[in-house]
Amino acid sequence: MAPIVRIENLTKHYATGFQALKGVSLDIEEGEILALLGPNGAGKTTMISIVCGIVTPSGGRVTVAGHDVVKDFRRTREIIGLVPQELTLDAFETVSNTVAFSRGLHGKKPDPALIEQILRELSLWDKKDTMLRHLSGGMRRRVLIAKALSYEPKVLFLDEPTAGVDVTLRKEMWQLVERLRATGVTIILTTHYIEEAEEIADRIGVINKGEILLVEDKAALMKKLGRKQLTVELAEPLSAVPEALSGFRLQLGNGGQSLVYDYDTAGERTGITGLLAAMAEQGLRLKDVSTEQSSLEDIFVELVGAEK
Ligand SMILES: Nc1ncnc2c1ncn2[C@@H]1O[C@H](COP(=O)(O)OP(=O)(O)OP(=O)(O)O)[C@@H](O)[C@H]1O
Repeated sequence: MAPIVRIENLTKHYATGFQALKGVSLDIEEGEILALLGPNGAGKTTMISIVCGIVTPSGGRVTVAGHDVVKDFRRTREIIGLVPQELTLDAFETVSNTVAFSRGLHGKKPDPALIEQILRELSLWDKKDTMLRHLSGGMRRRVLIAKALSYEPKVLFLDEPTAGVDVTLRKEMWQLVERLRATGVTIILTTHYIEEAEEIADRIGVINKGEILLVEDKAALMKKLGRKQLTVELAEPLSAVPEALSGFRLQLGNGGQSLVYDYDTAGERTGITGLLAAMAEQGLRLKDVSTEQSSLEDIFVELVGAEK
């Protein structure tokens, strides 16, 4: 199946001369949840804004369901929904009017039943007649989402949907994303929260300094780049790693009380059996053994750090 969003060799030079995107290519499959991770200024918002037709690209091409986002802007904006980081909402408008208006703006017929369903789902129904200026930050965030959902987009972009929201709202957002996915909506979200990507994404893209460093299935990424660490606590401390164990990648830990062994999870053989046998041969007595797996955070820091 052709990807629902195809980004080809996208570049963006801002008027300041700054190059925010340096030839980004990315295919997004229908129905998937893709998380774009990247530090501040990586180019995430620029990329999303181009796909959504808000910023014009300097080079390259983006198609949504086969339509060019520049030439076929009218068609593509019917398909795409965007929840921006922030938007100046009309302070004197009510919640339900704002959301219903948004549907109209995207050329859809009024559908009060749908608007009610969306407001209820986002716990905004009892605030439907409240003016936006009386809403808390979290509630305004919900309104931004309701506005995007009002026109039933097939592809939804969420730009840092949970930045600065409390834990309860964050969990609610994640559940909402799951429910939307179940209805077939394709979701692309940018986030600084690695936990968020780990929790809800099918695929993860890492973007830094205007370039995509990788895009990978989440599970495969963890497997490919993940490292594991085995820590062996010793009954008696050592002052150095014994010569006979120099063939293993070992470090002394905890003031000589433990030996720390790094191994790749992708490797066919971990070498643990051999290590433990060699330790027994050396007469080293073990007190305890534990393993730790690197998280997506470790992988991310390593990738982005390596670029610096
Ligand atoms: N209109 C503009 N004119 C000039 N430079 C800009 C403009 N918009 C963004 N930039 C620059 O482009 C770079 C990428 O910005 P962008 O907002 O796309 O990053 P981001 O990955 O979304 O970051 P953040 O996580 O902080 O939102 C930044 O260095 C930013 O300063």
